[in-house]
Amino acid sequence: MDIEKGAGKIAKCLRLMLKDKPGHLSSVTNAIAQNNASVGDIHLVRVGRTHNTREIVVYVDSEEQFDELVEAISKLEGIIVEDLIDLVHQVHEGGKIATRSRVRIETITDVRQIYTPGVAAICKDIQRSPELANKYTSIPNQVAIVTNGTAILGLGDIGAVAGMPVMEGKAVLFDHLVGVSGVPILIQSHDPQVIIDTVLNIASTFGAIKLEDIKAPECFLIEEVLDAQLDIPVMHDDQHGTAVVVLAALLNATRFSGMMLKQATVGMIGLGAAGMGISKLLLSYGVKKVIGTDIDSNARERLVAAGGKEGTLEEVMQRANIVIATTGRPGLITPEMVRKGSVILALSNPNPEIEPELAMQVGASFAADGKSVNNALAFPGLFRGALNVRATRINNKMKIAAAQCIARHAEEHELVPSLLHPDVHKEVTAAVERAALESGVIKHWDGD
Ligand SMILES: NC(=O)C1=CN([C@@H]2O[C@H](COP(=O)(O)OP(=O)(O)OC[C@H]3O[C@@H](n4cnc5c(N)ncnc54)[C@H](O)[C@@H]3O)[C@@H](O)[C@H]2O)C=CC1
Ligand SMILES: CC(=O)C(=O)O
Ligand SMILES: [Mg+2]
Repeated sequence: MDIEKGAGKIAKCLRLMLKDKPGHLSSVTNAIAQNNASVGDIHLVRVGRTHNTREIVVYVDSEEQFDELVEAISKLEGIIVEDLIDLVHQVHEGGKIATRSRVRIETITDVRQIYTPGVAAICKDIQRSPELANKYTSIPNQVAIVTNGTAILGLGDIGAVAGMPVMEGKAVLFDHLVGVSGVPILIQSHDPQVIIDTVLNIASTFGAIKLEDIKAPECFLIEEVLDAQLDIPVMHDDQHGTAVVVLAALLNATRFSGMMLKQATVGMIGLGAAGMGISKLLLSYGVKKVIGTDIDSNARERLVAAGGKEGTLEEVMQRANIVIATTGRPGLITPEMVRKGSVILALSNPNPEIEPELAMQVGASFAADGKSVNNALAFPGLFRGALNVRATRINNKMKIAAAQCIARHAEEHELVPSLLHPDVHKEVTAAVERAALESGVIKHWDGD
């Protein structure tokens, strides 16, 4: 089901008993339309003598709107609301991922091959030639998804365990979109050195390390040290995955509005992990004017050190042609602040600094939020491509190649393609592989 395209953002499900007579289902869909909600999937779950039971998914903007809709439907003649199903909690029951075997076991001979005694021959091969781990184990297809829970989406420091559903979500996307096994690693520490040491000690299990939802400024040091010490790719998704998808969105936004990205004034609101990752990639792409604000003076200094300028929130909103917000503060951008014709990417999740519809109503030329301009468009292909060619790192050339590829897959007047675009992740993978090969960050590549 396509939540992005639904009128509302929240998917809800009602189980209804409807009299088996013409007109009852349409009275329900009418009530949904009258309450400004929209209809998703409809499943017939039970056929009775006088009544049928159907589960109907509806998209709403708020819990209040859903309550009003349920009340309206309960008053309809011939309809009984049997249950309200919470789809989000339902899909999380039991967790979203599991380790599954890639081999079948049918006989005891199979057991003796995959396990002892057969397996010992493989162990000894790898002991003699460690390189063979890439052929005979799952290591080169496994990516650690490492968090300490300090910046889970825009929810703040809620702890690593509370962040696990996000890490599992990233693992599901890895598997579904590019066949990578993502393994969540929860680290119970705020100390960068503990995180560095923990990752260094477990890194040999993985083909790459994806840091996730670790707050600034600790995330910068952690990534820098791990990148220097490990010969596998280490990438903090909130910095670089986000930067790639933002660059893709801006390549399209500026093309549609006849602006030159490199000449535009880009305003950054929030200079944490995401804000700094975006600023650095835009500066290295050639954007000349990046002006940024943050409530933390150290963060503003970081931008200046990287080649940007600092300003107040008001200055950023008045001067920038393009505004990118990554503060975790819903509603921070008020309608009065929006400059006519500007591009607004309000990227905080789960709720943006300004709703895109509102920004457009008050004069933005393009606006998007963090669920459509989302690093999930970038990280699968970045890691898949890097793993495929055994790149030792993910460099700017690979990131820019990924961004250009994502931008090309958007439909006319779309900033970025759908996350479920049938080709985008395959094509990003190929673009990243080419860029890695061209920039020589390959440990060993035998060409097949
Ligand atoms: N759409 C996407 O793909 C992504 C979205 N994000 C979103 O960006 C937000 C920030 O994430 P991170 O950068 O990882 O967190 P972070 O904690 O590293 O950075 C947040 C920054 O915002 C600043 N900030 C907070 N309130 C502010 C205000 N009122 N005005 C100016 N600056 C303010 C903080 O001082 C901090 O520097 C989150 O809501 C997250 O969901 C992050 C990564 C990807
Ligand atoms: C998308 C993402 O990584 C975040 O909001 O933190
Ligand atoms: Mg994140």
